[in-house]
Amino acid sequence: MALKVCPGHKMMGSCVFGGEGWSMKSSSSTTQKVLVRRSHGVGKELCVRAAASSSSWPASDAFLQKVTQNGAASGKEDGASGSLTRVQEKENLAMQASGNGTSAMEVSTSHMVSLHLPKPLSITDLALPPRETSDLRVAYQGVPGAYSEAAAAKAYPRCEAVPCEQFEAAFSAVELWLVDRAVLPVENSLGGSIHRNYDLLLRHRLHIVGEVQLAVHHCLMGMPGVKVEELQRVVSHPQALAQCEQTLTKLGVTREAVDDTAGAAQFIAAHNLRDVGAVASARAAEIYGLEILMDGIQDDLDNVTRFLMLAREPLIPRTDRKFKTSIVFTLEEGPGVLFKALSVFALRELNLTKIESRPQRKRPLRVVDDSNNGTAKYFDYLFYIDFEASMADVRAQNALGHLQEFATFLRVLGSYPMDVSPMRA
Ligand SMILES: O=C(O)C(=O)C[C@]1(C(=O)O)C=C[C@@H](O)C=C1
Repeated sequence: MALKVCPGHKMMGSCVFGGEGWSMKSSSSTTQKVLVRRSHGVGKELCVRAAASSSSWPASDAFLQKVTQNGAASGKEDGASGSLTRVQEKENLAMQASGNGTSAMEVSTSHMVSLHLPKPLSITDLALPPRETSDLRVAYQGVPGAYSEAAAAKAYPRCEAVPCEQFEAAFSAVELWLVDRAVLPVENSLGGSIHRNYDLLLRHRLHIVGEVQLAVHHCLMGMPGVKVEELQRVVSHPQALAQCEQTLTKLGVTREAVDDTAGAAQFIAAHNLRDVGAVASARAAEIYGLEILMDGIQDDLDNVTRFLMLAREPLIPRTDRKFKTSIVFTLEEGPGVLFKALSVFALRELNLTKIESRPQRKRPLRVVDDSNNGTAKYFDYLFYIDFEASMADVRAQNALGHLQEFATFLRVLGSYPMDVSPMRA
């Protein structure tokens, strides 16, 4: 199962891990709910609340405490379990400070205090080598076999890829320290931009720390022994369906959108659906035991999806390799304002690699009163721009300084190395 965001709780993640995990239990004698650690087996549940929202939790949720432990005893400092300990330390302090901690006292405060206080750093901790990418936990949307999983492996070859049900869950998993990075698709050469992720980039406070481009090679697959002519329906991610528009139209099948390509393959296999096909990767066919009926069915052989890597901290920008910088800004209404905004890059010979505009969801319309011509209502936009330079480059700094003179809002989403590796699936 994948990470998912629990409805109704801001900044809350509930997830199930394949490895070690936590599960929630209710004590029969009291109303206490506790998180208990389980070390092996399937279906381990983990509920985490961010310290920021602890004061507004429902009373029963305030009982949530981790009482078995301690975190160090599990031997795992990094990754989900170590991070959980940190989140809950904050949580405990916040609860005690806000007076919500009364119920937590029922879970033996003295025991908790000794277990939740951070361990002071020693000289040996400081001598530890820097973390290797093999330690990294990387969230992606979908299930194993999804293209996003392949993008995570391309970005961080020895990482542990963590499946998430929604994009939102991948963002939250990084924010809550359950994982170290998220990898998200932002645009495809056939289907265009994945708007949802542009909106989420703005809503969350994560930083873009890298990009990868992945050649996306789609297969049509079905249950073993099924023939293409027997398919009535084809299910897949909407982007994948759009990328195979021509083939699917020729087949004359009904299309149905699901959350991810590999999830479509998994669904067919789980329900033994013999009249349904999936558009997904060859790896998904292998994982879920489906047969490839058609190979390379995307409309264009050079079908490429660009993914971004997100982290809690920004990268320190450098100038010794090719960098890109992504920004988002808003402008006043008026003739030529976008032209003026773009000129700050042109004047400094900065190459733009992407421009995207998105409506401002919170304030979609701008009302302009002109006494001569009446009242006009304009759509208000956010502009997302990528340009080829590092924020360590003085031209980039000057361009953004210049843009800031007339932009009504400006945020740097990240300055990161460009993907210059050869394309591979
Ligand atoms: O469904 C998947 O396998 C994904 O990784 C998502 C996704 C997307 O959102 O664009 C990624 C790459 C392909 O373009 C098709 C689908």
